[in-house]
Amino acid sequence: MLVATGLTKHFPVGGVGVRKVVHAVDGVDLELRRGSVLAVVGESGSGKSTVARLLAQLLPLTAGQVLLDGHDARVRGRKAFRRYVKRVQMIFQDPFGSLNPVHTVRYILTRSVRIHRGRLRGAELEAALTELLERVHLTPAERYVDSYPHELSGGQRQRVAIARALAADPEVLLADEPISMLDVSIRLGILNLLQDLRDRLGIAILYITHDIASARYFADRTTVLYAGRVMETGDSESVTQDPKHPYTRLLVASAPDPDDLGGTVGGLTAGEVRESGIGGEPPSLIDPPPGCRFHPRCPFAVDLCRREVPDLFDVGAGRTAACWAYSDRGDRPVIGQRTTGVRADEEAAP
Ligand SMILES: Nc1ncnc2c1ncn2[C@@H]1O[C@H](COP(=O)(O)OP(=O)(O)OP(=O)(O)O)[C@@H](O)[C@H]1O
Repeated sequence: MLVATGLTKHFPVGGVGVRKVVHAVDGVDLELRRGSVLAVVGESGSGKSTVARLLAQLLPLTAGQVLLDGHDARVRGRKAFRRYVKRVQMIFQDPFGSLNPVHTVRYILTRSVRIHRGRLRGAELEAALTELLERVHLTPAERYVDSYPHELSGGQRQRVAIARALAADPEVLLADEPISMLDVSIRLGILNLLQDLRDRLGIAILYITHDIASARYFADRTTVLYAGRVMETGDSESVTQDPKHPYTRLLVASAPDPDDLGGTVGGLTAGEVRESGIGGEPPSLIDPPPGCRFHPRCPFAVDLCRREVPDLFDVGAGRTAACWAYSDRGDRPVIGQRTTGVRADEEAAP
């Protein structure tokens, strides 16, 4: 449905005479399929929101291409943007910020209905509003339609934001951390609702999250992003149960409840991964590390990783990993064979 190739965004930064760029997203390929959820997972600053904003055409690309149904999706001008937005809708993290507090649910939904479906009035408009609220399980609709955002809970507000997006009858939903600001107890309800929209309406959904455990639960496929580059892709179950890339192992190991994800991560328990010195911080994106961007944090990195950018290697079952360990190079690293982060007590051991 929506395919991105070589998605790249560099933000110019710095003052007068200082030419620097933040390499926020570099050569990312993604594919959103009809009736399917793709999770893009990564730590803060990995470029997830930038990917969503590029796909929503809220930002111009530095390089790369976005295809919607096989056609170049780049829009020029307001009309083309509006046509694109009708098909590709975005849901934001913060339902408090994305709904104007001075307007009622009726006003918010009516505006979206009129923009995307024409000037419905009277009973026809009322029926459309009721149907939208029912679709997001805000029932009976008359209890919610005249409320202001502040009269609703966070979960209810996010449902209104989803209803507003659905008023466009979109084919693609770009959901940027749609549950991270919500109470833990209501998160599942929102994910179930999105899953229901995927199944009933066949919508393609991009699910941006820093929580790899929720990607496993919710997404059909998962792409792991680190420092603006794809590290690993595959079906969510395998990526989370049997991560191939050392970075994905770190993410899984630091998930709130790694035991839910299978107990061990590539043969290491969560505690062992944490102790192995794999922690640390993401790199500067103004001056990103050469070679694999993860190499400064990777306990298995060798010279090759510091020098050359790895391709996304095929690791079987429709999965890929951007790690030299999966290449046939003679100087490749070996996962499990630590080259850094060896603890002093181990060195002292006989
Ligand atoms: N307008 C901008 N100008 C300069 N740098 C930017 C801009 N927008 C984002 N960045 C930088 O690009 C990088 C990626 O940011 P992005 O918001 O996409 O990451 P993220 O993974 O969504 O993080 P978070 O989960 O914290 O939102 C960060 O280093 C960020 O500081």
